[in-house]
Amino acid sequence: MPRSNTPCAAGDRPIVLIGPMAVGKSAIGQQLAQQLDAPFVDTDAVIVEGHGSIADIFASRGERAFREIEARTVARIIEAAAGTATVVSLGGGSVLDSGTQQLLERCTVVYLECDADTVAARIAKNSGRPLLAGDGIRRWKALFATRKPVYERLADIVLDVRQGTVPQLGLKLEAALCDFAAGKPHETTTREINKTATTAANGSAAAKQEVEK
Ligand SMILES: Nc1ncnc2c1ncn2[C@@H]1O[C@H](COP(=O)(O)OP(=O)(O)O)[C@@H](O)[C@H]1O
Ligand SMILES: O=C(O)C1=C[C@@H](OP(=O)(O)O)[C@@H](O)[C@H](O)C1
Ligand SMILES: [Mg+2]
Repeated sequence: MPRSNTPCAAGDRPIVLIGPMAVGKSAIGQQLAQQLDAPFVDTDAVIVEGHGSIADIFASRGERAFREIEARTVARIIEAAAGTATVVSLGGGSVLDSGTQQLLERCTVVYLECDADTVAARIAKNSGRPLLAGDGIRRWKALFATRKPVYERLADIVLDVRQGTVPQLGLKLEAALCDFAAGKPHETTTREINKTATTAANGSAAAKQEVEK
C-alpha cells in the first residue's frame, strides 16, 4: 500500500468521485483527501450550505430546480479546482448534465462500483435522499440501471467498493491513482478505462481505452 502523500498520487487535475447513491463517494472522497493532504469538496454539502437541505429543495422547488443549482455548483467547484489535485465528491445524479460531463474531461474520474446488496442497509436508514423515498432499494436499482452506462463512460478508474472499510478503500484508491498516473492497470480495480496519455496531457476530449481484467 502507498504511503500518504506519495508524489504519484498528487497531480494537476481534480480527482472526482462518481457513482450511485450511498456507495461511499462522500466518505471515501474525504478519506482520500486526508491521505493525500489535499483539499476536499463535497458538492452536495456546498449546495446545502447555500440553499438548505436537499430534501427541502426537492420538496419546495422540485428536482429540476435542484439539478440547475447542482450543475452551477459543480461547475464552480471544478473550475476552481482546475490545476490542483482537489478531491471532489459529486452527487449521484450530477453526471447526467452535459455541461458537467464536459468539465469531467479535465479531471481524473473515479467511478465507485457497487451493488444493491451492499448499499441496502445504508439506504434503509432514512438517508435524506428524496429520490429514495418509499421503496428505496427498488428506486436505487432503477436509477442505477439507467445511469450505469454514463458512469462507465465517464470513468478513468473503476474502483470496486463492495468489500472493505472506508480507510481500506481510500488506500486502494490511492494505489489505483498511482497506477493510473503511471499508465498501468491496477489489480484492485475490476476494470480500468484509461484516457490516452496524449489526450490527458493536452486536455482534449478523452479517447478511452478499456482494459478488461
Ligand atoms: N465501505 C464502506 N463501509 C461501510 N460504510 C460505508 C462504506 N462506504 C460508505 N459507507 C457509509 O455509507 C453511508 C453512505 O456513504 P456516502 O459516502 O454518503 O455515500 P455517497 O456519497 O456515495 O452517497 C455513510 O454513512 C458512509 O459512512
Ligand atoms: O443520485 C441522485 O440523484 C442524488 C444523489 C444524492 O447524493 P449522493 O449520491 O451523495 O447520495 C443527492 O445529490 C441527491 O439526493 C440526488
Ligand atoms: Mg455523497
